Amino acid sequence: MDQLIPWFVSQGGIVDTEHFGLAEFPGQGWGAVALKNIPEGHVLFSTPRTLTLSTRSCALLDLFGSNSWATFHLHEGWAGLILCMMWEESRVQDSKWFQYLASLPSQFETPMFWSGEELEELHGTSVVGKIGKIEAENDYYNKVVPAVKSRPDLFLPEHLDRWYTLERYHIMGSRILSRSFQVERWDTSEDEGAHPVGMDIDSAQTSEQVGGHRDQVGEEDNEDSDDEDSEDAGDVAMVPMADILNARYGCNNARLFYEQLELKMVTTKPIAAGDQIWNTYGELPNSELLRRYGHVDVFDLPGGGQGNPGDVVEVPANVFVSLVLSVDPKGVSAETLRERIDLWLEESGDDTLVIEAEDAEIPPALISFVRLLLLTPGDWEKAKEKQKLPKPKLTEEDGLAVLDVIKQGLQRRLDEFPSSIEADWALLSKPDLPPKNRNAIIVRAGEKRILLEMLKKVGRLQNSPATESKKRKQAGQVEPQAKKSKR
Ligand SMILES: C[S@@+](CC[C@H](N)C(=O)[O-])C[C@H]1O[C@@H](n2cnc3c(N)ncnc32)[C@H](O)[C@@H]1O
Repeated sequence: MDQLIPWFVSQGGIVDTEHFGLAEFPGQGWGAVALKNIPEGHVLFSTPRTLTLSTRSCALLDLFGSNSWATFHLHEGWAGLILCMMWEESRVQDSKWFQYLASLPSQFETPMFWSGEELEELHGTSVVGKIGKIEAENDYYNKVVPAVKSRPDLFLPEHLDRWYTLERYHIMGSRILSRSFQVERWDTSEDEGAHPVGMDIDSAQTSEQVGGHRDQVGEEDNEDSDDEDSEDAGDVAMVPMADILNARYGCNNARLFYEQLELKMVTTKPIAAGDQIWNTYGELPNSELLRRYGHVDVFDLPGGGQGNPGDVVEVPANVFVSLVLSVDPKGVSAETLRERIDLWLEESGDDTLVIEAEDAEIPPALISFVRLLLLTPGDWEKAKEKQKLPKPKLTEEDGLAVLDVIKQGLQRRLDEFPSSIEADWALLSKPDLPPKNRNAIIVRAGEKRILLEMLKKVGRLQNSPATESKKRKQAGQVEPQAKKSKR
């Protein structure tokens, strides 16, 4: 790591070494530290665009030829950038990025590298379906290996077992997943001179983390192929020095600003000498932090207990669909449900309902979706004609039924976890838990907590005086009259 700043400066990078330093932080690896008090708006370092490593800046694409590049599908997802990184690494000192690549980690705590037994601890969480190991391996065998074999002049046969192995492929993929940024081409049409387009790291790393930084959707994220298709793989870039910053929920005090020729890390708050300089990875839930970065954030929460305020739980829309089918097989046919789901996907585009830790109410999308599933045939015909989803409102007519389906759906989702939240808390109180195990338990307990909280909210609504009165009306009971006071 000693070599990183000298190498960076030798390649045209600028670092304010009076204020900005590198340090090791227990449990976080390397990070950035303020060497002196730093005011807000201070430029800590600037990385020339030419020093970012992407399929645009690496010479390999030109040498390989862009037509052949596309023939091997290297222009889609991360396979192309991974191949560039492998190739640059194989060039050792001849590569402009040699010192940089040597400074990057080769071991990761992410579930991609966990054993089957370790992964079992994540059962029920949304992490499991998103690891993308098989998709990554398919890309390696179907894109990278044939491309490498087609050009022995570029990928020397004696290098294959060292620099182009599946293991190196996963390492490069994980480096991209945990460190890359979304660096779009500079749009000269909007360039009015001195105004940079400021983008967070969170907006940087692709769409999930939106805009510029982390949320990569590529080899390792192949579950989201729509996003991958709509992205320009050339925008994904490794940004030396910017990727040394750690992140913690709510702590960010610096941010990357994009300019025509360089990317600048600028403080967004005053930072005291000795404090860590934090970027943001987009205030992600622990499930995503673990999947991409291999760590979790845990805080004391305002309502009691511990967790990450950015946590979410994902409930596949199918949970509610199968529930409606099983509860009322005669009322709604599978065929009309399919039509309703098509309308939902067209209008909202989401096959997963997301509940956030901080949701005080039932998420509007969840109400609208369940109402759609429960529409009477007549109301469904009208909705279909207008191509309109039901309003996210619990009404006199369908409120009770909607609450009931939501409650059962959330309970089904909760039942996917093999153990209770109380069992998780008991495990977490043990001091000697292995870190991966602890992180998995924190993720699953966070998801269970959100489901339990939402179930309580639904229960309260079902038992509210207004709902009780509706239940009586629906059961045909006479509403008790308010007594008139006698004088
Ligand atoms: C962008 S890199 C930051 C530099 C990294 N710490 C290093 O030593 O190279 C992201 C990685 O830093 C670590 N990291 C970042 N923020 C962290 C945090 N709040 N807690 C623990 N580890 C963290 C994780 O290993 C993550 O994958």
